[in-house]
Amino acid sequence: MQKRLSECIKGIDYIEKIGNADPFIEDIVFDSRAVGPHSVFVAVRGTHVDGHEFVQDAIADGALAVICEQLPVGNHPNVVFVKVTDSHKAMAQAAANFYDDPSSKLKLVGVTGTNGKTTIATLLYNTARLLGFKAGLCSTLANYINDKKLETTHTTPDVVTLNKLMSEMVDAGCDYCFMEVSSHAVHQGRVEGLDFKGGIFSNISHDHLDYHKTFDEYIRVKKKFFDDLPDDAFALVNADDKHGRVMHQNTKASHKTYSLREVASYRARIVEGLFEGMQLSIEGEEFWTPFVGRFNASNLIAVYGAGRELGWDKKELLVAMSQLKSVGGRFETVRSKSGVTGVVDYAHTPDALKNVLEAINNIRRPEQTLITVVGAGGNRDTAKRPVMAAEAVKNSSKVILTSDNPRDEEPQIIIDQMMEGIQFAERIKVLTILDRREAIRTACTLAQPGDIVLVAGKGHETYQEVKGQRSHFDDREIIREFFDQQ
Ligand SMILES: CC(=O)N[C@H]1[C@@H](OP(=O)(O)OP(=O)(O)OC[C@H]2O[C@@H](n3ccc(=O)[nH]c3=O)[C@H](O)[C@@H]2O)O[C@H](CO)[C@@H](O)[C@@H]1O[C@H](C)C(=O)N[C@@H](C)C(=O)N[C@H](CCC(=O)O)C(=O)O
Ligand SMILES: Nc1ncnc2c1ncn2[C@@H]1O[C@H](COP(=O)(O)OP(=O)(O)OP(=O)(O)O)[C@@H](O)[C@H]1O
Ligand SMILES: N[C@H](CCC[C@H](N)C(=O)O)C(=O)O
Ligand SMILES: [Mg+2]
Repeated sequence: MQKRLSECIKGIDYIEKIGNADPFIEDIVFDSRAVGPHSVFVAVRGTHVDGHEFVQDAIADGALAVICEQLPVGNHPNVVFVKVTDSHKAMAQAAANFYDDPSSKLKLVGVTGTNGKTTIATLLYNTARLLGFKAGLCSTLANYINDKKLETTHTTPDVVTLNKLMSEMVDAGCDYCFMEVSSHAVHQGRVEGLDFKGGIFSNISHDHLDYHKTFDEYIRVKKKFFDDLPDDAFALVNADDKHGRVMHQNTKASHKTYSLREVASYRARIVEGLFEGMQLSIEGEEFWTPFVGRFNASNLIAVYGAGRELGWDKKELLVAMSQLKSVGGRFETVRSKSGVTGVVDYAHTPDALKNVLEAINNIRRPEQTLITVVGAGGNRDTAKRPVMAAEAVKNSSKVILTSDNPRDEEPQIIIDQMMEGIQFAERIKVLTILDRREAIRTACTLAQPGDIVLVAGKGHETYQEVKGQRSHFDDREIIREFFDQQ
């Protein structure tokens, strides 16, 4: 793919342009290490370093043009410089230009919130596919272009990758794209300039305060996504979350709500909740679904509301939704031969853990013991650690604290910080086992027929990251292995 530089920078409100050449460009890159002989290099200020420090490297590697906020010293007669006030914004515009503004050719729906993004976005994509539409998905688990799966490293990729992906979706005939919008992505301009037809807000609770510093700032960043929606889009928010309506405050998009509790644009009611699933009532129609827990009823009504906003027929939508199956690593259940139930769930925030534990407690019988195996990630928000441990202890019969991607941190220190959330009198309920495999084995050994073992925090992940090294690790495989031995 090739485009003239002038076409790439069209619409960018630059301060100054130096150089009159109009070369053919083959890619837009923001990492000097990826520059090739036909690249435009965009210098962005990052969280660790300033991309402007690498302009010389980019030029040495052949960059034909540089978009930056600050011009480099020295003379570079063969390079065109475009000086802008906001490189992230300029990069978004250049990426949209380069890929022919693909988001405007798709009905693009973004899902934001602390928990539930992957579930809602994936279920919307699955519903669209069941309804016979061509659709794409950008999620934590993977990206999809119709049925083609592409591996991903981020919940929300960078703006160049996103535009590229969406142009491939357009080429594949997709009508829709559903995507997760993480708070990091909003803050770093990864969704800048995308033409959204709808935004969904699931909830906001404690997470990522290492990055956003304060809860108010975290809310402000989520809200910015809604503030930027156009007036022909819908802003569908969870009225059951106390910060839901804040998202509507300054948006031009149409205000829509969903709820399990109160009057809202879209409402659902759980008729019956069991371990095997629930009977759900939506706008007077009942159906059975294999999803467990109130939070999943909430996710399903979000899917319904978005589907209706996209103009999908009510009956057809409900039929498709009744065929939905659980998303990988989210409340995946396994039964041992002896009758122990294992639940693997991606709950890695205090609120998610509380919700999943409450979901289990609402359906378990008093004689069924609940053993929870949980850790907290290294190099991530430290403040959530004691809170997660406290939630686990409050809502379980027994807790095994263990490691969850300690990354560069000392695993024992993470566990000690979790322990601080547990009162002395409660510590009798707690074991600490650093080795996650050993922790799961112990939980499976302690469990009696009928009991429940919840392994939380890693869900679909297939690795454990210790000191920069990832080795294969899958909670689901391990729990099955020990269950088979019982
Ligand atoms: C903290 C964070 O979010 N960082 C993201 C950010 O990079 P950064 O700002 O840290 O980059 P930096 O290292 O400071 O470098 C600044 C600039 O210099 C450039 N550079 C750097 C070195 C060099 O030699 N040459 C060069 O040009 C870099 O390419 C970059 O453009 O922008 C990059 C491009 O988009 C991201 O890949 C990167 O994600 C890192 C790897 C990451 O782990 N992010 C996580 C926390 C994240 O984004 N997670 C959310 C989900 C969170 C949730 O659960 O909700 C996600 O959306 O995935
Ligand atoms: N609506 C919800 N409210 C609260 N908790 C939820 C909700 N939906 C899912 N969860 C819990 O959060 C976990 C993560 O869910 P999901 O992957 O859908 O969220 P996410 O927002 O995509 O997370 P991430 O930011 O890590 O990508 C689930 O395993 C479940 O325990
Ligand atoms: N998107 C989240 C996922 C956390 C999952 C948990 N298993 C961990 O590794 O901390 C993050 O990157 O903070
Ligand atoms: Mg996700």
